[in-house]
Amino acid sequence: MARTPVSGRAPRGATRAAGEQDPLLVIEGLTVRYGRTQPPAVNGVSFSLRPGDRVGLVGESGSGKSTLAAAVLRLLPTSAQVTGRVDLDGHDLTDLKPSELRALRSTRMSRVPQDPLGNLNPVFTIGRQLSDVLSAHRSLSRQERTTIVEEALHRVGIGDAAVKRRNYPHELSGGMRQRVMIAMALLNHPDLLIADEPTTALDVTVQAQVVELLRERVAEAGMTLLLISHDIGVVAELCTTVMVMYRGEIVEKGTAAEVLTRPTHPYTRSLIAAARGRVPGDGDGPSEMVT
Ligand SMILES: Nc1ncnc2c1ncn2[C@@H]1O[C@H](COP(=O)(O)OP(=O)(O)OP(=O)(O)O)[C@@H](O)[C@H]1O
Repeated sequence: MARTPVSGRAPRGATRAAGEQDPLLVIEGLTVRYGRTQPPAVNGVSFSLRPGDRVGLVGESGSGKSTLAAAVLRLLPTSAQVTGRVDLDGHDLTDLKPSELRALRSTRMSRVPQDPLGNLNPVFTIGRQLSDVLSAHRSLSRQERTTIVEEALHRVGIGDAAVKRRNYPHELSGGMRQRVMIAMALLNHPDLLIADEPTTALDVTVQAQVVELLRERVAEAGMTLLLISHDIGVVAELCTTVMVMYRGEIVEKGTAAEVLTRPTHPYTRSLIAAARGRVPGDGDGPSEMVT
């Protein structure tokens, strides 16, 4: 894939190559501000994802990755000021009513959060919570829901699902809880999965298992993946395309192989050097960044 210009809007009316699919997600000129006096957390970002794309969004802490994800999912605090467009399959998400948005969540787009414990309800069993996600979108009998929940747990590597579904979140390990979140995110077969630092809170040994699970499930379902991570290794495992975010802007985009082996932006070079555990050399450092 040719390197894409990273700031500004995608060219309109660009000729589409034969057989190329319509984009699933189109983001145009997205800007998010948390306060009038602060610089925008996301600043005029434009990109699109086609069905089946697996894109990793990397960047240092505070670069705006989670804000971008929350803007797509419409999970920003009401105080955030949002301009620009976020279209999912032709629906402008910034314009939807809460009921329309609820209908899209889980069935069209879904998320795997960083912190499963904070996203599960401590007073309900995991089976009940998975079942509730099903019944919010589909009319199923209790038995049908139980069967689907047990299959979903089984598919994310939770054995003995008939017993485990009766567990409360605190009775599971961190890795198990993240498996439950993945099962929940995939339950209604969304087209777009947004995973925001899905392995950051896990032990290193468990991280590899969860990355492998995500890789398998995303490939099996042919889903579009937007993976947010500060971990370039995780992105390289799961994604074909990498976008690099710096101070609210996408400063570099290309295939994972290109960006990781021949980064062009000084910030990307320093990010890769940091991931390799060395101090960036001359020409890599933030002091030379062009923003
Ligand atoms: N709810 C909020 N209210 C005010 N400012 C916020 C809020 N959430 C994020 N910010 C600010 O927006 C900027 C971008 O934050 P964001 O969390 O999107 O970055 P990030 O790249 O995801 O960082 P991290 O990897 O640490 O999660 C930061 O300056 C942050 O302080």
